[in-house]
Amino acid sequence: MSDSDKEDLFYAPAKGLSADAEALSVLEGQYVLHQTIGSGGFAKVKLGTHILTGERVAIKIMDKHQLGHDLPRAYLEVRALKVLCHQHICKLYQVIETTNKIILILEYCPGGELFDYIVSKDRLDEEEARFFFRQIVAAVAYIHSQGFAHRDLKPENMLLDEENRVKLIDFGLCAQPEGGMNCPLETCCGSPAYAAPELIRGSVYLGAEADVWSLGVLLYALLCGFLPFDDDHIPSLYQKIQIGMYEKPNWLSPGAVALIDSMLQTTPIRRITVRQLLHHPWLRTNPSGFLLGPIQYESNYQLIVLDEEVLEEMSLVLSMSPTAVKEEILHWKYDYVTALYFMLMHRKIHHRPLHLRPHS
Ligand SMILES: O=C(Nc1ccc2c(c1)CNCC2)c1ccc(F)cc1
Repeated sequence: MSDSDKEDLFYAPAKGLSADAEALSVLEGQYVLHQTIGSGGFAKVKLGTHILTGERVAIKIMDKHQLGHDLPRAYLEVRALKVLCHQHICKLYQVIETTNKIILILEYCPGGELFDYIVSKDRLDEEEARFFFRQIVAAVAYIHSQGFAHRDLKPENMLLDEENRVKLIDFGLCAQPEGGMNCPLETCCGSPAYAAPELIRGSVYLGAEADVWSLGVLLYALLCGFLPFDDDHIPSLYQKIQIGMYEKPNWLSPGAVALIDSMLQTTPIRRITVRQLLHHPWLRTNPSGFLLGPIQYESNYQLIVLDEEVLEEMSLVLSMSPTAVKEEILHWKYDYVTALYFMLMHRKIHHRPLHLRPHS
């Protein structure tokens, strides 16, 4: 890692340098940092390698001072990612916090953004769009079942792993209403082109219903390669969203149009729900026209019963008894022990060998 990167990563005013130097040492002791693979509003994402396992990771670095009044979003994302463990949600492995930085060690998604994939193919055919959209609906149904609404669903926030599986990221705008998912929200947030009419109107709205609208915009973008509502002039864009009229290109099948129409209903109560999406015929049709099963949205992760093979490997590497390792893991501190467990699980899920060199 170049000095400028080091500088960039941990430049801090005179005070607090030691705290950031400490973060650097924790990071550098466990991870090798490589090039920047993404930079959002208030975060920089670097490719990293976990030294112990050789696994690649995404290292999301947020500067607390640059975050300013957005700092709560970072804590909200951490809280959400600790609860949301799902095969279609980018996995949080470890959290490192210092005086000036919040650093998240996340699952690396080598396929990059779904957005770039659509652009590279101009638009997707129905079969491929269905392949991705079924996974996205599963992820959103799971998030809602855990009491969260994402509120910023768009192809830029959907990454692809090495098997082209979708991984949802960026829970900085998600909401977990105190009173549950039937409790109205007020904050207007997310990206304008994907925002539901009730959200941009400033009315109180239900997070789940607003997420379904965004899914409708997303499916349209997958199948068409452009947005249903678009305008460089934001007030005109909002007008178009409120009216809810959009082009229906001739390549869209009647089934796809019907599904998109059911999601892009400007009146929230007339909009299809995520539960109904799980059973929707267009999403259950396979290439030869047979009916697939309803979309399974439950998580494949087991957080109570730990994987014995991974436990075994960790007790060797950490020179601890399997019982002591199990005890340590079940605290889910999102420290290097949590990271090691999830990274070895990731290896196992992708059928790669677990063995590691003895702990040096
Ligand atoms: O893996 C990530 N991004 C990523 C990975 C690979 C590539 C890109 C981004 C973009 N260029 C193509 C290759 C990633 C993972 C988690 C996250 F919060 C943010 C980004």
